[in-house]
Amino acid sequence: MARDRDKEERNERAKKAISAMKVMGIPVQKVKPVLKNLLKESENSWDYIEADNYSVLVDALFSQPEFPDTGIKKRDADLGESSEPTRKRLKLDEEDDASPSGSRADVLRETSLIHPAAEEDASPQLQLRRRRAEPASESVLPQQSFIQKASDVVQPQSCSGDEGTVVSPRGNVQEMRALRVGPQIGHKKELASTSNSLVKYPRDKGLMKESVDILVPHQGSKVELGNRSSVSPVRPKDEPMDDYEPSFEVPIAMMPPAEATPFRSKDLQDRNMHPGIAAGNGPTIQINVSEIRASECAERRKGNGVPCNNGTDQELEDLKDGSPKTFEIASSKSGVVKISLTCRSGNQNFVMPDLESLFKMVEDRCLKSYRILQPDFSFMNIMTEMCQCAEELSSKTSGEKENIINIIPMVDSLKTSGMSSMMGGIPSIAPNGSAVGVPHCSGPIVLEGLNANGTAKKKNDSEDPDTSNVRASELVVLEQQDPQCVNIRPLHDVNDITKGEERVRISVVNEVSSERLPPLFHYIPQNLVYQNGYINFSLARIADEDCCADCFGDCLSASIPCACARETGGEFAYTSDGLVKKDFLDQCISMNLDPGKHSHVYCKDCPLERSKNKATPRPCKGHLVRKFVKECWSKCGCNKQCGNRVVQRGITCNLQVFYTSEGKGWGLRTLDDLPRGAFVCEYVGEILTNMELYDRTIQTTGNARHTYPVLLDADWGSEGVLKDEEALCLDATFYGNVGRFVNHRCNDANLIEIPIEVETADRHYYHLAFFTTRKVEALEELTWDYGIDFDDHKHPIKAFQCLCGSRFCRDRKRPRTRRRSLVLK
Ligand SMILES: C[S@@+](CC[C@H](N)C(=O)[O-])C[C@H]1O[C@@H](n2cnc3c(N)ncnc32)[C@H](O)[C@@H]1O
Repeated sequence: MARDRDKEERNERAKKAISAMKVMGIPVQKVKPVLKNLLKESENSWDYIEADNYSVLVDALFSQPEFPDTGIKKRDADLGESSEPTRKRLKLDEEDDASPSGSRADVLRETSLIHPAAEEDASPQLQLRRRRAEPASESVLPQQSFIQKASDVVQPQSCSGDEGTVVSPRGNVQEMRALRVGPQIGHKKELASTSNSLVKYPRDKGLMKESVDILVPHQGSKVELGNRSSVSPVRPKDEPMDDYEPSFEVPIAMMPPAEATPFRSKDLQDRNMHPGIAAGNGPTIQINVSEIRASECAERRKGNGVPCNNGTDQELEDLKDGSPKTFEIASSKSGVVKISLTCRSGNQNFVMPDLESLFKMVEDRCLKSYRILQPDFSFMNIMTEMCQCAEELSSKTSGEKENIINIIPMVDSLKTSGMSSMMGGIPSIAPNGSAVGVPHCSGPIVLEGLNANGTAKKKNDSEDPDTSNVRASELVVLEQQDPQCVNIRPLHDVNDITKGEERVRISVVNEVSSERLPPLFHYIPQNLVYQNGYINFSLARIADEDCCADCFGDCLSASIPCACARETGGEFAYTSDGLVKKDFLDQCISMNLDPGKHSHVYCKDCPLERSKNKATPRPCKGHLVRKFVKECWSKCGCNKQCGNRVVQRGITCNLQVFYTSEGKGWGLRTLDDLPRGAFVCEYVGEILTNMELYDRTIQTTGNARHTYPVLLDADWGSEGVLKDEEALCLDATFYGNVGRFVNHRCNDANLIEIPIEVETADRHYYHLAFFTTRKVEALEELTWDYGIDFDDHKHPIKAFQCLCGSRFCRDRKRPRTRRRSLVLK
């Protein structure tokens, strides 16, 4: 019995030693004989072998002929030198501005646009550029100072699981830049990059591999990033050696990646699953191997349909077990998490870009491809979230269970994982319009290699016998919390979908179906510039004749209308009750119903036509000269309660988002009786340029329910040639206000959109405000005529089948009666 126990213990220790070496990239077959030898020499002194994280073993391995001395640091040296960067600081260079990336398609099809009234103005909020357009380091990363506790530093060995990806330095090396992030405890230190911080990678059989190591502290869940650039390394101050205590843990567990089971996002969406959970076969996680070859991704971006998320590259010669690993996380008990990312490129001349550019590019891709729209989105936020998740999970998980997890992410997993909610909570919109990808909390999650009860599966005969023992012991059962579930956040507040952004609460109800909440979007009460749209709100641009600096109190009560009424023919558009005056409203309605009867302007070079066909744009079809309202604003002397400040005061009536019974999805209704001409809400969204809209449109698939972008074409015709950044539209799909719930009704809608200037009289940009076209009773649905031409079958976004119920509905198999026969109730 005792002998059995001894043997068992020996085996266990051997497995651990092998695992530890494997983490360093030393294959098991190289470890075994050396280990055996050492045991023999030391008379089975395991303590001796295990001391100092197997330093004796590492030394012995590196003394082998297969590890010629090419400047390789041995283990001891590693601790002293390779690990040095972890105790030093990288001084961050200034980050570059994000450069707008990606190719622009030449063609923008106008048909996706709703043409509302026109005029421009601008609010200060509009100048808030998205986080991505700003230097990434500014707000997120306190790169100049690095806080680190030496004892929490993970040793610098890169944890490549690839047997061929030996992290220990060998000849013919490629430099690896290391990001060092220290935990927020202990000493404040700077982190510097020196040549010592560069861990060497081998060039291997024509395939270059480079790794980026990121030490992510989750003490305080704060990520601090070391040098994101390999340029201008700053020599670090040396830390006292006694301050350094290697804390890299011997892996207790390691999850081998599953066979590649490529899921495509569509499959996942169809199944309403997140990647990694296999469909139909019980709760088995298929950790998808995601070998992404740069060339494949490039192809994919070119649009040839090659998904870059399933590129399991079985041809990689160095992948002995057919389970390439690209992304690994190792943690120490002291709370340091180390992430190692291995890239493979078929490009012989591959050179690792500087991390700053890399992160920027990843951010840009995420923002574009996954529609991450959180203004402060940054790649480092993902890392921070990772830290927080690790911390949360760690407190719930037995510390003994897992020290190393190999994670093989799929690119698309960002879309549907809890991570996506962190990154902006962008839902995937299924063809039926419902939000998918909301993380599920499933039952017990069993990793591949385990049976449902958590015992190890019988191994496949074909598996590498050398690693079989290790593998069986490495498998780990995750506890019931799916990491994805940790990130679940409520999509909307049913009591107030505005989340307090408006003066009134706007509740959400569904008395019709089981769909409890509308698909996720970000509630914003004011338009925000997406990226390139040019909005200039400077006070200097408001001319004296465009404001009423001398006014006081309520402009409407003055005997002579002030300068702000000039735009509306010397009379204010609003009554003292805050309603749009009858004549003005009638004219606006008439323009919508019968645009042909009203004036148009014609561009010399129409942005719409240009975007449809850049090479040979067709002549401008003309733009309606819209009527618009100019409200008083900051440069005016009146007060906020001035009668000429209606829209800027925001929503005041009681509204409700509700589920329509006619099949139109969610809609907006009033809970109050509303008089004719009452302001209801603005149509708020992201301000996009035409080209940006096109980029989005081509990503829109199928006939998904979406909000229609609204074209702001106020002054195009009078401007001659307009730059793309001046031809703007609003898209409320991802960021918007309640206006995005207003459904369409042909011709006799009870709302009309009126362009409102607030911040500026420059008409490329303006607010689009909904006013009632007639008296509306409480609980009536609020509708708006999108102006869709249902006969336009070439529209890139297939028009929905109109269920407006109007007797003037244009979506009928009959001759067009577009906007001709309106009879307002
Ligand atoms: C701006 S959104 C309105 C809110 C949307 N109903 C929702 O559930 O989020 C526009 C989408 O609503 C639906 N919709 C709006 N008006 C409709 C109508 N008259 N008939 C059918 N569907 C309509 C269409 O799917 C359209 O793409």
